[in-house]
Amino acid sequence: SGTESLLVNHAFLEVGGRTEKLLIFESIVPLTTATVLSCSFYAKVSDLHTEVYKSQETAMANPLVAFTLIKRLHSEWLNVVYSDEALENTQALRSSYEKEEAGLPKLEDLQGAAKGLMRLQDVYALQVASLVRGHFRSVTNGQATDIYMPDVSVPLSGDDCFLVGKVAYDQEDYYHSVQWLEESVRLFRGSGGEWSPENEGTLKDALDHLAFSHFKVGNVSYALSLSQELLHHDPVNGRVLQNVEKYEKLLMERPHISNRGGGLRRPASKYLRTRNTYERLCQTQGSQPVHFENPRLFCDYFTSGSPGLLLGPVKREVLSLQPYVVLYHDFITDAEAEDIKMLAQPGLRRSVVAAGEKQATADYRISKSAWVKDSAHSVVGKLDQRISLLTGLNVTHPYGEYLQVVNYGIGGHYEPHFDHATSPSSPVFKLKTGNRVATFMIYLSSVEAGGSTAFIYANFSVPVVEKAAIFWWNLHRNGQGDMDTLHAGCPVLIGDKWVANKWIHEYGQEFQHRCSLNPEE
Ligand SMILES: O=C(O)CCC(=O)C(=O)O
Ligand SMILES: [Fe+2]
Repeated sequence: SGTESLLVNHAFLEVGGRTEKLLIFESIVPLTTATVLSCSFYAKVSDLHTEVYKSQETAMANPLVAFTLIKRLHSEWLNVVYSDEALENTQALRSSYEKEEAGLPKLEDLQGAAKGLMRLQDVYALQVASLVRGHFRSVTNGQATDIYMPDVSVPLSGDDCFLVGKVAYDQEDYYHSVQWLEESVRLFRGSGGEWSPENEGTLKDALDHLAFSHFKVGNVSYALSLSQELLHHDPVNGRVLQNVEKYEKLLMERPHISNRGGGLRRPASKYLRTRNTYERLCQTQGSQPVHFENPRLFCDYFTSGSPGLLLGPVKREVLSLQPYVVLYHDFITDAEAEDIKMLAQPGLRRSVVAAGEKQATADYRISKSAWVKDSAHSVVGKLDQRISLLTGLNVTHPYGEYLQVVNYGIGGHYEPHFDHATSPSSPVFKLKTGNRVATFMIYLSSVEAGGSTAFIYANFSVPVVEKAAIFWWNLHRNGQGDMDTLHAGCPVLIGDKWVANKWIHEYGQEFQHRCSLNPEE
């Protein structure tokens, strides 16, 4: 027993000696996964030892404790660090990763997903505290409602919230960073500040970013208390020490500054003028009273007087008169919709919008899309014929564009826009068949929540109706754009939304759609 306690004491001295080194090492932290892994393992080992050390008398009296401690120090640690398996595992892990790497999400995707979550938070007025617990609870005028009940709630971790908060923080969007980092700090605190190698951030990082975010939104006293908490974990951090000094001075000089502004403000956007209407229309998912109030809106079985539709009339629902918007139910069959999605799949790319004479990606349109030509499959031509039958318009290329198939993932959206060109240099005119006189859009899928099509100035939205198609005129009969057609695809909250656009141009319709000089028509 004499040898045993000697060994143990010796070990304590050693560990005690290295603990200090560890502190220094930790403050210049993670460079590679390897250093990170060994570093965290070392922290774990030394923590265990300090615990035993503190209760040395009782612990050492227990032979089992003494034995396991010696074992841990003599062989377990060694095994973790030097075993063949450790090496093999790391190598296997690494080579599998390298094989998959090209197909894995990129940083842009991760940041995009974080922005998508914040978009859903905003548009559907979701409470961040509920969202991170896996609930989709919206709060409007102090009233909380579950807008969707998932089968299983998937809560987010402190590190998940840290990442979202950090994306906001890097964009200097402190409205969102405060809310997400608040949750991150809460969760990190709850897990005892324990850090694992797969994590991006730590409690310290979250406190650091949250403190600064609070300072930026004018909450100096909270910034101060968070910085003090951070110093507790990282007492020699010069930058934080300086900040604390700065916050204290600010509060002393101007005590009223402690919580300036009173409440967070959402960052302004280019679409501020229409934002409120847009979000209200998205939230109400097509349940506006417009249908019940206007007796001129009706449903019927529509044949357009054409023999082709006489035997199988289409269920038509007139949604709006100005602008004229109609919905055709059961326009496409399940099988046809599947075919169209399959044809589009290989060509799907991040969607673009008109940017001057060119086309470019933009945050206000997040989806993937592909052009599908009639020659790709007979089903495409069949749809063209059906569109032609219903609208009476010539949709063959170049009087109609190829079919544009669009896929929206979670948070995917298309903010308020016009389908017709609003500038003479628009790429829409490249076909040399004039502007887009009408839009025919087919809903190829259903959506579990969100994803409505909202008509902003006309003040109504249409929920996704699987297999239905929606039609509207974009231009007045005099060729001018109809401003009332400003519309949007609301963010998808739950589900996978697919639509197909057929844009029909002015030329080629001369005998089907008469002109008029009346700007009202
Ligand atoms: O997805 C929607 O509901 C609308 C799509 C749209 O407006 C477009 O693709 O131009
Ligand atoms: Fe559109």
